Amino acid sequence: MADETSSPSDAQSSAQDAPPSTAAQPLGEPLVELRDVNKHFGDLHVLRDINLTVRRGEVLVVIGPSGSGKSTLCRAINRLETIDSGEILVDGEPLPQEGKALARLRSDVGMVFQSFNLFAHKTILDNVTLGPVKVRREKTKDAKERALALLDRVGVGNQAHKMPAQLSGGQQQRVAIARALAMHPKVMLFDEPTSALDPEMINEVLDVMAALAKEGMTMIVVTHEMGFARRAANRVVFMADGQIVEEAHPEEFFTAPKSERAKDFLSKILTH
Ligand SMILES: Nc1ncnc2c1ncn2[C@@H]1O[C@H](COP(=O)(O)OP(=O)(O)OP(=O)(O)O)[C@@H](O)[C@H]1O
Repeated sequence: MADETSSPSDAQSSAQDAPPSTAAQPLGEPLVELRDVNKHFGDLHVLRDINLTVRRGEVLVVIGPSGSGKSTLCRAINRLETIDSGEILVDGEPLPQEGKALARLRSDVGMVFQSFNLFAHKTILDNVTLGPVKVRREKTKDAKERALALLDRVGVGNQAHKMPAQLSGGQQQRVAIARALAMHPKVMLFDEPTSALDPEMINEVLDVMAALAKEGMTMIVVTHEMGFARRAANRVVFMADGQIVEEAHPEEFFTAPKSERAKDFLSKILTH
């Protein structure tokens, strides 16, 4: 399906080559809200007074130099990291601390990591059905049907009975996306989902993500793929040293960045 709905892309192309953003409009009410969020790792202040609201249907791309706190921001929204102060709300509710409420949050906030994180000893189909059956208490038959439909949707329906190691990195990452979608998430977090992939597999994953964006999925995407940001994002957030330095529509950000930090960052990555 991704192949039918998304425009062709070239992940290696610079942002200037990409068509303008096609993300769904208009945006809904706030779905993820961060208020004055701070986080330290020892003496390192990794998130500094972060204030950010992501609306339903919005595709937010987070970019910035290595170590600027992008992953930590993403992980804090899924409560894979705790925060020291401030508040994070998902759909109006503060993040739960533990137990069933935390499991429910993790279904509401789907996460796709750089390293796929599939269960190595389970088939592709089991990888996608396990969460819905164990956490959401869906009937196995229903969960399997939906899993097969999702695997089809990300272009790996014919791989359902294989083991993860039999699939390419790009295929495994698409399975990871299907697995997160199987939990009926309200928002999807992507933490550098293509960074571990061979170059020829990057586009197949970005195309699935762009198709999701077009369908109106709320997404927060940490990525170095500027072409994706340009074509799929409603908004780009640029982070440096744990702070949001600049945020803008991708068109504006890539053509006329305001801060020196962003100009410097873009000049380095867009010339590669
Ligand atoms: N668990 C941890 N313990 C200690 N320091 C950490 C931990 N996780 C991250 N850091 C440090 O926090 C800072 C921010 O890391 P983070 O991974 O959020 O940055 P990033 O912007 O995602 O970087 P990259 O683009 O390289 O992935 C870095 O200096 C990192 O070394």
